[in-house]
Amino acid sequence: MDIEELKDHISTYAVRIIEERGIKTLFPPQVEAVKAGLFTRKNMVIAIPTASGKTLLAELAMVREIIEGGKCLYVVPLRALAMEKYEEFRKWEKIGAKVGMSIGDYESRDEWLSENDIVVTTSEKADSLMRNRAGWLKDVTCLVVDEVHLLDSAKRGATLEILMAKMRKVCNPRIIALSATIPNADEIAAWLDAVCVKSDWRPVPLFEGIFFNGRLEFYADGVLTEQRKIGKDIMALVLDCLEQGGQVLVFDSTRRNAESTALKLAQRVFRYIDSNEDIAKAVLEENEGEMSQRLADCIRMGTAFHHAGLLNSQRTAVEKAFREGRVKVVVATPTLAAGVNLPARRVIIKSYHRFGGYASEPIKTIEYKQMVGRAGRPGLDERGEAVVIVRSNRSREEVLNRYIFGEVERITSKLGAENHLRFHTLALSSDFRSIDALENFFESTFFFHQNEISARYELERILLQLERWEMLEFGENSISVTELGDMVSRLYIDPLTGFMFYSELSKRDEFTEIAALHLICRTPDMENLYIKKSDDWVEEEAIAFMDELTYAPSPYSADYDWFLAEVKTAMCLHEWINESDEDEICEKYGIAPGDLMRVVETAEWLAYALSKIAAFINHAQKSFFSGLVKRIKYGVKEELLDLVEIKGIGRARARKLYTAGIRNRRELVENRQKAAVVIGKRVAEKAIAQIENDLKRGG
Ligand SMILES: Nc1ncnc2c1ncn2[C@@H]1O[C@H](COP(=O)(O)OP(=O)(O)OP(=O)(O)O)[C@@H](O)[C@H]1O
Repeated sequence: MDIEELKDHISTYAVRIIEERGIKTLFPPQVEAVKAGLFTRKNMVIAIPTASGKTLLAELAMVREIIEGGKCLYVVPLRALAMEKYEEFRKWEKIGAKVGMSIGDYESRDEWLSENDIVVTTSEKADSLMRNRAGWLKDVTCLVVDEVHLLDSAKRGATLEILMAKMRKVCNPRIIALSATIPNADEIAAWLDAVCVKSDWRPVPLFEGIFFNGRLEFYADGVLTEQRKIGKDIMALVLDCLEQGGQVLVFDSTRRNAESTALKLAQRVFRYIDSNEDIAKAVLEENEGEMSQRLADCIRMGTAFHHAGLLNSQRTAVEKAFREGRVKVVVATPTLAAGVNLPARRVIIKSYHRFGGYASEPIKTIEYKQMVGRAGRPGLDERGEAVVIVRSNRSREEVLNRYIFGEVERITSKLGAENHLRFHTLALSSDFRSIDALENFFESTFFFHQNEISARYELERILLQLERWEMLEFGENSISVTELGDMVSRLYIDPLTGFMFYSELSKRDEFTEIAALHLICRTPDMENLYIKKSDDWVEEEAIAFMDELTYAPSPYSADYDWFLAEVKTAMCLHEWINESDEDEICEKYGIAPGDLMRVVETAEWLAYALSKIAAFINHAQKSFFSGLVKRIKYGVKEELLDLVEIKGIGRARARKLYTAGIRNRRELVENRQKAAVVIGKRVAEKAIAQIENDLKRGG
């Protein structure tokens, strides 16, 4: 089907914009979707493979919606993806569509988005917008859910599910749900009263293979198509592809392995690149610690590793260099496979096992499919190749049966877990003010659709717990949310976190820094650092402040290791807010810069919630808690707060200024020359201009 044929649905202008991208005809699954009712008001579930053109289908449906005067909400799982899609959709501004994005903090309503025709957001942010009663959400007429198979995700699936169910109650939009190929797409479609479009078609044919004992074998459509000997190890597999002008994406099981594989491959890959010195310099800009040095070394020789320990700027630099062909091989950990769109001619799965909490276990088939789905760049490669490396005949059989010929797992609802239920029940109680109405709502969820059980028993238990925590009150047949409950819900924290903050603050007037940080680390919303075998020092150092903490179990209790992980994280944050050097913190705690940033971001959000609850109960130290939020954000002692909030003055420069006797904004303006000597002329001038500007605006 020619794109031209779509002009009656989306206008000639819109057709031109698509053609400008070099798209002339629709891919077969896209034709199917159009025929199945893409331009009608039908709800649709579209389950087709990676890179087969789902985004274009969503865009076509959204453009049609806008022409009809509607408003679209496009929901993605990750912030990074939201930014990617936002940039992609801005091309529609050429036909007058207003495109916006909402990914900021969880308490704001982003009312300025009411004018926008397309708003890109994450499921968590959309859910929090609902809780904060953002008025413009009622105007949404089309909801696009990208990666709807993530309903199955233990961490985020429940929020996505509640969002979809709630949107249907609030504004009943048309729903377009985009999914990877899954066996029960029909079940999701039945839940949504939607038509289902399914296809296995791929724009670039996929050859799935196994590498065992130096022999490479490929299968396509279930048939063995090729076998050859190519050498002993992963190096041979990589060079085999580079020789033919391709690029390689390797998945390794752990960060450490990913790094060492990238370093090892670099020894031969360097022959295939020109100088990458500028990229190496860019990844060292924000951080020069050991991990960053290793990354820069790899990049100079044409490889890179990609895992959650990298800073965001480093990850972006690696992705860009790979897309531009300047880095030939990227070695990534499997957790990132879902989020990053980095196609390569050959995908190599070095190990299909991953540590699953207790032991090493095989990855799920859907994860395998997501990884191999990255093989083959549309328009650049004639075929995509995915190879799993195995070390025994048994593993070879397992890969064949489980992955190459195996079927992806069914998607199941994750709403039944207690923490998800209490988190969402509190928020829902203010919308549906009786148990009957709440129960009725839960009956419209995918959880209920799949399980067909009465939600009542679970629901009543959760409601009573929330009543005990003083977040809900019951009347004859009604539920009302208390002021505390409402605040906790809007702060977007687990009610258990809210209860812990509220009860500990009510019990005592004095918190030291470490006690407050440990309280934050005790909550279920915090992701603590791991305790390793070599971490005996944590316990030894903690003895000095154990008495200050709000809780300390006996060393013989089952919770003790968990407690030590909380203490370790609190100590790490304590060093951060007392200005220890970032690289030294990373080394001491055995973490990468990206981990430190994640701990800091989560702690800042929780400290903010803590400060709000402290203000709510008029706690004696309420200003200490609000200062703590900023100290965590910037990683400084109290005395630097005035300086560090100036753009371009990080923690290191602020400390230099302070040591030189410049202790605040006023003193900075009064000591221009001295400041220029201490932090450099350009930075000082910029900072002073900013302060003067702020003063002018303020006055
Ligand atoms: N009909 C078409 N003709 C040519 N190229 C197309 C067509 N439809 C989409 N593409 C291009 O194919 C590439 C992959 O498409 P897209 O990103 O929409 O896939 P997707 O199914 O959304 O992938 P993912 O599963 O990663 O989200 C994009 O570069 C897109 O511009």
